[in-house]
Amino acid sequence: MAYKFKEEYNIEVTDGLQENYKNILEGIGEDVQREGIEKTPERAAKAMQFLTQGYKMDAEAILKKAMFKESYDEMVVVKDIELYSMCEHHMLPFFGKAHIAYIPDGHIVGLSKLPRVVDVFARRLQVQERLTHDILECINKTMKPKGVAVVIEAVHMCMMMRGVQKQNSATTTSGFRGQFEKIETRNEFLKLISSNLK
Ligand SMILES: Nc1nc2c(ncn2[C@@H]2O[C@H](COP(=O)(O)OP(=O)(O)OP(=O)(O)O)[C@@H](O)[C@H]2O)c(=O)[nH]1
Ligand SMILES: [Zn+2]
Repeated sequence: MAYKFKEEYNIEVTDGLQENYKNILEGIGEDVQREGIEKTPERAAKAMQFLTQGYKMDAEAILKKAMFKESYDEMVVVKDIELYSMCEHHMLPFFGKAHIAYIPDGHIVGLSKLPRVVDVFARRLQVQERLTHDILECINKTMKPKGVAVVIEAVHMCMMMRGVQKQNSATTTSGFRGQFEKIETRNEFLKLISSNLK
């Protein structure tokens, strides 16, 4: 399985999606022959493949590629990791920030790998709760740290542009394993990222 995001497209998938996007454009009353729209089915087909390529990626392999033996056993926090995903109910974007912490148990991981793991699970159709859980469990299972914590704050376009039309509500989800299940450790982490939380 791949571990790098690429601007590469499968011709058959592009062809299939393109036909469907053409139908969507016709369905909303667009003229699929007009200049600005002519190439839109192909553009949209490629964009959709890019935004969902996380399905084909292996988050565990990404972490394993850069795990190093180290005796450091204090909390490591990577905060403000921007994320872009799409809700599985409306296929509209939700986006925001992820904050991740772990307490190593013999191994640390290359810092860039944590945002990469976020992207693998974000670049597919998701709900914010499962995205949080996927990231948490992947780190827990692969690194077997003494503890891991994930907080995600996001806004959902399906709640802003349509539906309930609320422009100022944000959703926070979180998950804690191991030492972060202890209130003091959890609070230390939440304090470290609190400048971001509303
Ligand atoms: N829990 C959760 N819900 C989400 C997420 N993204 C979108 N939703 C919600 O999914 C729900 C789908 O509800 P439905 O009643 O089936 O769909 P709908 O008629 O389009 O709902 P409205 O958005 O209320 O108009 C909505 O309440 C959305 O706000 C998410 O990441 N997590
Ligand atoms: Zn939605």
